[in-house]
Amino acid sequence: MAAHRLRQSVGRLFAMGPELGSGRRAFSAFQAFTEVLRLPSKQLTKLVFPLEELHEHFVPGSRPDLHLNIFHPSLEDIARAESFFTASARNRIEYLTSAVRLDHAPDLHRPEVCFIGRSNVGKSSLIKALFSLAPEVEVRVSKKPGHTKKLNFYKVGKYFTLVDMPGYGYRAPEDFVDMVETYLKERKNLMRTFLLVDSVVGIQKADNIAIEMCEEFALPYVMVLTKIDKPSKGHLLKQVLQIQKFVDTKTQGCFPQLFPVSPLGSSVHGISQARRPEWPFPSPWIFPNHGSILPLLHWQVDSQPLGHQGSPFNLHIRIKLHIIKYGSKSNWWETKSLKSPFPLMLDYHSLFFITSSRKGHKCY
Ligand SMILES: Nc1nc2c(ncn2[C@@H]2O[C@H](COP(=O)(O)OP(=O)(O)OP(=O)(O)O)[C@@H](O)[C@H]2O)c(=O)[nH]1
Ligand SMILES: [Mg+2]
Repeated sequence: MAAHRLRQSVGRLFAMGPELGSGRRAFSAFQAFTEVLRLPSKQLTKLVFPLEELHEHFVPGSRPDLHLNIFHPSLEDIARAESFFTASARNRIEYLTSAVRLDHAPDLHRPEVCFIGRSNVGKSSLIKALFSLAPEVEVRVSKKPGHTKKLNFYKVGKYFTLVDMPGYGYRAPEDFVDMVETYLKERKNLMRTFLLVDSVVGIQKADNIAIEMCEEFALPYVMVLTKIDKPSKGHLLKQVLQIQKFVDTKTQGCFPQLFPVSPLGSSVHGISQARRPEWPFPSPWIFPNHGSILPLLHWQVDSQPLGHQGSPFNLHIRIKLHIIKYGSKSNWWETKSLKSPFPLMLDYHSLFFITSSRKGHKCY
């Protein structure tokens, strides 16, 4: 079903060329998409809509409470997002600096997103995969837990800064609390936190502490399930359901959709290696759910309204602004985007909010 929709829109995508960016940069994104679109339907759906694949295991209509797939970017959205992660002379993607304390962190004005999670959960691997179209950027990963010791800052064009963090739990650095907790609490330009959870073991004690921290600091965060190539489909489904329930019932600030990823998924290695044999990681969108996480990174820092075709997530942002306006939550979105035309749309979106958001009633 999803694969069919995807193919239908591909013609339009090819026709879009110049709108997605200039010259070779956009073209390389097209080439990459073409490769995915040539896959057999089943594999295509698995890569682009992994949650949809899990959905097939439910009796139709049996779980109306599940918010498995509210964020559903189009191919065009994915291509546009990919272009932000494609390095070129005009779009520099580079390592900036590292810091062991917040007051050593660079004073940057671009919006920032960070990746947190237990040591060894796959934070650096995910970032490395996101940067696979900028292979000159070095992101170190290791089998050994506790490898990343500092806050590592990477510039993604003029759009945002991405921050890799040391892991918590086993072999966490001694100054972890000083470093990470203070960063999460006080970093002014932090716009979104990606909290990575291992899909094999699910939410662990240490994760609970991190979740509590995100909730306490009123951070808008997103839960990402890593290593989904490892568990069996049955086990993965069980974890997704458990974690989804947790997000639905126990969190306020977590985006209601999970993002399962596997930067090392073996099923996709063939494609990426054929395209770029020297590069061991699949391109950012050639791992499962690439279609979600990339636009998510893009939209979360976008201060322009996307018009009536804005994604549900974009609406979510407007909703958060709405929350500020009514003063019922802390200053989550105290950013430039407050000055954007969003407030003009509040009426329409508050309607949307009431009718479609599970958290709507709580905020009014
Ligand atoms: N099978 C599988 N292994 C993965 C995946 N992602 C990461 N790994 C492996 O997990 C190990 C840890 O990966 P890292 O990315 O270094 O983990 P990290 O969260 O950055 O760890 P710290 O820096 O220690 O906090 C490495 O051996 C990776 O190859 C995945 O999707 N599937
Ligand atoms: Mg790391």
